[in-house]
Amino acid sequence: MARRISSQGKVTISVDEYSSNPTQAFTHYNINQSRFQPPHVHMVEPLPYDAPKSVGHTRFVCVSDTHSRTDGIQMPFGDVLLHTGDFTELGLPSEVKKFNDWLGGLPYEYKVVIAGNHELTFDKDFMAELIKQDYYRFPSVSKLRSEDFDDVQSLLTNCVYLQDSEVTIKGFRIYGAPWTPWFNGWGFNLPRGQSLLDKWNQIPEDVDILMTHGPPLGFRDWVPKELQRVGCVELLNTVQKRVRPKLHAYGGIHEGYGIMTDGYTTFINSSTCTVSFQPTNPPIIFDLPNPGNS
Ligand SMILES: Nc1nc2c(ncn2[C@@H]2O[C@H](COP(=O)(O)O)[C@@H](O)[C@H]2O)c(=O)[nH]1
Ligand SMILES: [Mn+2]
Ligand SMILES: [Mn+2]
Repeated sequence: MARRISSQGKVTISVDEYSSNPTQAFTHYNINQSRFQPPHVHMVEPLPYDAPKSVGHTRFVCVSDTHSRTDGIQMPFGDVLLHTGDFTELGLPSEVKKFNDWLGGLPYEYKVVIAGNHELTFDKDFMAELIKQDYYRFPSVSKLRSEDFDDVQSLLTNCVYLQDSEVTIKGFRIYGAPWTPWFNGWGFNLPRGQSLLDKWNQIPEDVDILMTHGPPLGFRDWVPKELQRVGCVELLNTVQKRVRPKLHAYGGIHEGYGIMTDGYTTFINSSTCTVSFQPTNPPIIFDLPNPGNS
């Protein structure tokens, strides 16, 4: 049982019995609960860019995984930009500056950004380990002096940067976290199970919008070349059973670009880059009614 309700009515998520094998988890929950198919789950067509925005709504523009390839991206009208990580290849300060300049030229009232596994310099523990190693997997990153990247976040002057933290914008509580299940030893990688659940447990109950780098299990997390589901089971249980945001925005699995809903939360994988790192998937827009309809 992945969910428990305490005497104070608080929901506690525990590690799922299928946590370490998301493909098996998907099959099990689909066969036994139809959890990932209609009527519980539906695909959603993206809103056309020329759709009028209703009065009392905020338009969010979701992008992800731009990987230092922002030059040709056509950005639509909107109020708040959400970028869910992998804005660089390696987190080099030069790349972060270029990304920040791009953000500076965009017309949105607010821009909110989280890191992904490619933002190596943003992960202090990763960098501490990398520096200790006597072989260099990422030569251009290993060459950096610590004073070049210690304060790399401060290069992001044109956005709000979230890392296990939240911001309230236009009345929406937005929480962001960069962690993804361990895969090839990149930044912000953690083992599936309790380590990731500890991070998800930091997400407050009342957030309206959750930004993570990677997907939850079953929602745009399919990797065709490996015939595998790779989304995080604990993230799914946290989103559906405890936090229940109106919007869960992420990227991470480039092949999973698209939108789904479980009837309450809309799940948007807005990976701009395709699996071959071509920045051709368009930004996805999404309108939400303003909290309290303010
Ligand atoms: N089997 C898995 N494949 C993964 C995972 N995370 C990412 N990927 C694959 O790599 C690309 C690019 O990801 P990036 O982080 O390097 O930009 C992604 O689209 C997948 O094909 C994973 O956890 N398992
Ligand atoms: Mn990516
Ligand atoms: Mn990634």
